[in-house]
Amino acid sequence: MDYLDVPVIDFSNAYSEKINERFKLAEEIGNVVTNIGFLVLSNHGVNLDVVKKAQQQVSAFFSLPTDKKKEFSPKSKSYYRGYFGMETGNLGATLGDKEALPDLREYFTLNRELGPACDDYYKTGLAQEIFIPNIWPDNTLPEFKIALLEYYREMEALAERIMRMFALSLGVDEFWFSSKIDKHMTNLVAANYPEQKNSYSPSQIRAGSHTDYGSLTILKAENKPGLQVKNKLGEWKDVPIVDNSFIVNLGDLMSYWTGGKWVSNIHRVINPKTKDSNSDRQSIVFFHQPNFDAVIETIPGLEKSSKYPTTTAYEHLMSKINKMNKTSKFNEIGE
Ligand SMILES: O=C(O)CCC(=O)C(=O)O
Ligand SMILES: [Fe+2]
Repeated sequence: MDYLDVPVIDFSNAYSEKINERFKLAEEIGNVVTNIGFLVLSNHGVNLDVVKKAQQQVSAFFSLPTDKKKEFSPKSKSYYRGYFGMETGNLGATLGDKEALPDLREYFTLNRELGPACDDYYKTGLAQEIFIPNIWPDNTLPEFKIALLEYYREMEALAERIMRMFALSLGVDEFWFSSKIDKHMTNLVAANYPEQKNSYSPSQIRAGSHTDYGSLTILKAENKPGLQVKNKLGEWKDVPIVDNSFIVNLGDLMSYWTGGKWVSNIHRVINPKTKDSNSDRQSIVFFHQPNFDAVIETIPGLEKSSKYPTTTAYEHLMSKINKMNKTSKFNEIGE
């Protein structure tokens, strides 16, 4: 089937004990991601209470005065945690668009929380740079950390399940990806797109056209419009808004792993059509990333003529993050 719109996929069979039911679902998902790279997941098995609590905390955080939020910004540019203000990022620049303007959004990011008794893997030089402590607004919002970490754990489990479906669809062992994602370095980003009181140039939007960088992205957005994906005819399509669902899309690494067979598709968040006070929009995005040292090369048997160069998950992530953060507002953060 030729998907020109983003379909809703019932994920319940991912939890089936019958391999043929899992296979059938995997095949359907494979077909969708070959065509459009995006799907809306229903019956995903995630505890909706956890989602609601995380959304409430995110909303409370972004309601704080800007000066208060800035207290949770990193002190150094290389410390990728905590709060980043409006227009600090430029997603359009990550695809090399030199004209792209910074994104009309602010965000808060966190990564895995490592306990004190973690294994030696995390004690090497690079791991020490990656797995730095999160920044938490504990005194201001004592429930924030708990709610976001619970949400993070739900997303880890869902991402693992989706990766299993991906493996089945690609004809490799269901757990083929496990050794590549078991020490993942996923950033969770809570984003806020405030109500737009000013008019902006049509080319400055909430999130510029980009592809995601990791293995897959799980997005929980408010039920408000704005997210669009480019289909293979080059048309911008609104991603459907479906209650209690998640939006899932591939990142670049899934495309590299499949030799370009699967698409890490271009998407953006456009500005609201009205300036009413309900036009702000929040989303919580789980950018699933493999282990930092996972070598990303085409899975044997899937090579096409256009082979991607071998990279590592960390190398690709950093090249994208550096492009995204080349903005004057990001530069204001200390050295
Ligand atoms: O907030 C959204 O709906 C999507 C944002 C997005 O695409 C991203 O942060 O990569
Ligand atoms: Fe994205």
